[in-house]
Formats: sequence, structure tokens, C-alpha cells
Amino acid sequence: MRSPKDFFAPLAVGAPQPLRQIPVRPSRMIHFFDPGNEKMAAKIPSLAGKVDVLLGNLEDAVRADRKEAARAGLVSVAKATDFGRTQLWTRVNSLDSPWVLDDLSTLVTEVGDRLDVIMVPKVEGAQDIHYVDRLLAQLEARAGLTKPLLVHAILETASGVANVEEIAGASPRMQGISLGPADLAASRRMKTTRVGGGHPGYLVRTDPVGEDLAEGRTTYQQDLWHYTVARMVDACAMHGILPYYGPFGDIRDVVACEDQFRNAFLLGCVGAWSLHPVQIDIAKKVFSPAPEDVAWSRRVIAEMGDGTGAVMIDGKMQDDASVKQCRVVVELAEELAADDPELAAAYDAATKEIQS
Ligand SMILES: CC(C)(COP(=O)(O)OP(=O)(O)OC[C@H]1O[C@@H](n2cnc3c(N)ncnc32)[C@H](O)[C@@H]1OP(=O)(O)O)[C@@H](O)C(=O)NCCC(=O)NCCSC(=O)C[C@H](O)C(=O)O
Ligand SMILES: [Mg+2]
Repeated sequence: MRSPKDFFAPLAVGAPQPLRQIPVRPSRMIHFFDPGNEKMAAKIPSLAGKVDVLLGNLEDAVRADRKEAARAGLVSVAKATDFGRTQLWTRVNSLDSPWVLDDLSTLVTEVGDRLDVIMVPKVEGAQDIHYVDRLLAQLEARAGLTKPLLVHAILETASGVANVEEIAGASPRMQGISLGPADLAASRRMKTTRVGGGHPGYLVRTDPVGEDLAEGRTTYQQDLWHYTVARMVDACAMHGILPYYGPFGDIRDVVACEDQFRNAFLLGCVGAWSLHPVQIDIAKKVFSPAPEDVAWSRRVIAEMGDGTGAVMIDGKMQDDASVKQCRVVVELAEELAADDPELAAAYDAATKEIQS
């Protein structure tokens, strides 16, 4: 572990100065595309400016014999596209794979100035982040980059979960962490076969009502990911970085996707992955605070004055702790609205309505 005194020192001569705070930019949906798939790549110019993050995926879901094509495709897309307000991220191959060294050296050298964040899969502990951190510093120095690349870890191994706090704090490059439920399920030897989402067999049942143990007992499906998401959120909050839910693989089931995303939002996540265009608007809706919640939060903040003491609003007690929650909602809403006039208008309309 680096001494706290050296934590913000560049790790290579000529590398850019590490950031002291993660830039606040909307990242409600991290939209995955395979840059070697011509049909998908052709859609990128029309998505740029409309989604918060476009991520050129080089890892799982890209066939082994298409890895080089995906990497080259991402270089072309990065050079040719005007991304506007949209961030460009990539997910490189895992650190034990034969491709990752070329992924990092090619991307940083050729399009390092276009990339914002590098997502690293299957992170097991701080040592994986330290390796990427030093290598990126060397590559940035050689490429003459002036802005440091940020790193995002996927939480998808049992050791990664056990070490999540040290991963979150491993480097000033750490931008955030996403849950990778499919690899995590395999790593934990869970008996699911899905990419995220729930499972009908993971449930609780009400007590028996009579002699017949099968009769009249309601079951409630439980969230398989609650523990991991909550732990990831705490680790990220502790280190001032951002937590995300990952993929929801049942593309057709837009209803359950919205539920899974909302659980993550309510627990503290700022976004989720979209794997298909149909999931983009779901993430945008879920990870933007609802206008009525923003209006209510503004009202609580206004009525609480300096934020101390206790007041009753519509029969509900408000105090220092509830006003802090309201500030979280309003700050996020205002950050998002600054980039989105439609959202800003919806927030203002709801605020006027609650005031009338
Ligand atoms: C899931 C898909 C394979 C589905 O693709 P397809 O069968 O082509 O779907 P559609 O026919 O409905 O597509 C309609 C059109 O939209 C384009 N399309 C599809 N997906 C995307 C996309 N992501 N971005 C841009 N455009 C997209 C299609 O080309 C069609 O175009 P057209 O014919 O011109 O109308 C596919 O969506 C897909 O591959 N998605 C990404 C999958 C992915 O990235 N997976 C990896 C992330 S999840 C993961 O890794 C697990 C995680 O790590 C963990 O461990 O949990
Ligand atoms: Mg994975």
C-alpha cells in the first residue's frame, strides 16, 4: 500500500497528476456495444449525445477470434465520433488473459485522450488495481496525456467481494465499481444460470396456517444481490467513488429490469449497464430522481431553514438526518438537470405544483 503522503503522486515520470476527486458527470446508463460488430458500431454516432456513457466492450460477449477486431473497431469509433456530452469508456479483457496488455497499450497510445474510464473485469483485490495503475501511468507518460484515465472495477469474484473496501480505495484513479452478477454467481458456485435479476426459488414463505403445510402460504421472491450491492455501496461511499448495478440479461423483461435497477438506485447506486437499446430509457428513468421526490425534497430543505431542529410537514417529522437525505436527492437532480432541459422543466413543474 502506498504511503498516504504519496497517494496523489504520479506513478511514472511524465504521467498526469492524479485527480483528487472523481468528476461528477451523469452516468445513469453505461451502454455496452461490441466495437467489432459493424451493425452495433454503426449505431454509435446516433447514440452519442443521447446516452451518458458509451462503453466499447472488449471482454466477455466478444468471441476470442474477434478480440483484435473489437479493439481496432474501438480505436476507429473513438477517433471518428463526436461524443458531445457522452463519456467514452472501455471494458478491457481480464488481467490473466492474453489480450489485456495489447488492449491497454493500444487504447492508451492511440485514443487515450478520447477515453474517460477503463473498466477492469474480475478484480480480486487491490493488487489488480495497483498493477493497472502503474501500467496506465507509464502508458500515459509515453502518450503525453495530460488527463489521467480513471479505473472502474467489476465486482464479480468472491475474493473481490471480500476485498471490496480495499479495491475501492486502491488508487486515486478509482472512479467506481459495478456489480457483475453473472461471473460472481459462478465464482461463488451459486446455482443460478442467469445474468443478473432474481430467481423464483430464492424466496421466503409465510408461516403455516393450519395442518396442511402447503395451503394458504404466500411466498415472496427475494433479491439475490441485496447483500453485495449494499456492501459495494458502502465501500464506494467510504472512498468517494460511485457504485453501479451491472447487467440485466433478460432483455425482453423490461419490467423486472426496471425493478432491479430501482432497487439499486434506492440503495445508493448511480447507474446500471444497458446491454440493448431498449434498456437505455429504463436506466435514464430509474436513475433520475422522480420529479415528485425532488419537489418534496426541495420543500423539506426550504422548511428546515439552517437544517437543524425538527419540524412536521404533512404529518411527517423532519430533522437533520431527513434534510441530508433530501439534499442528496436535490443535488443529484440538479446535476442531471444541468445537462437535460426536459428534466429541469419536469423538476420545476413538480416544485411549483407542491408549492401551490
Ligand atoms: C443481446 C444482444 C446479443 C441482442 O442483439 P440482437 O439479437 O441483434 O438484438 P435485436 O435484434 O433486438 O437488436 C435490434 C437492433 O439493435 C442493435 N443492437 C443490439 N444491441 C445493441 C447495443 N448494445 N448497442 C447498439 N445497438 C445494438 C442490433 O444490432 C439491431 O440493429 P438493426 O438490425 O440495425 O436494427 C445484443 O444486444 C448484445 O450483444 N448486447 C451487448 C451484450 C454485452 O455487451 N454483454 C456483455 C455485458 S454483460 C456481462 O459481461 C456479464 C457481467 O460481466 C457479469 O459477470 O455479470
Ligand atoms: Mg463478467
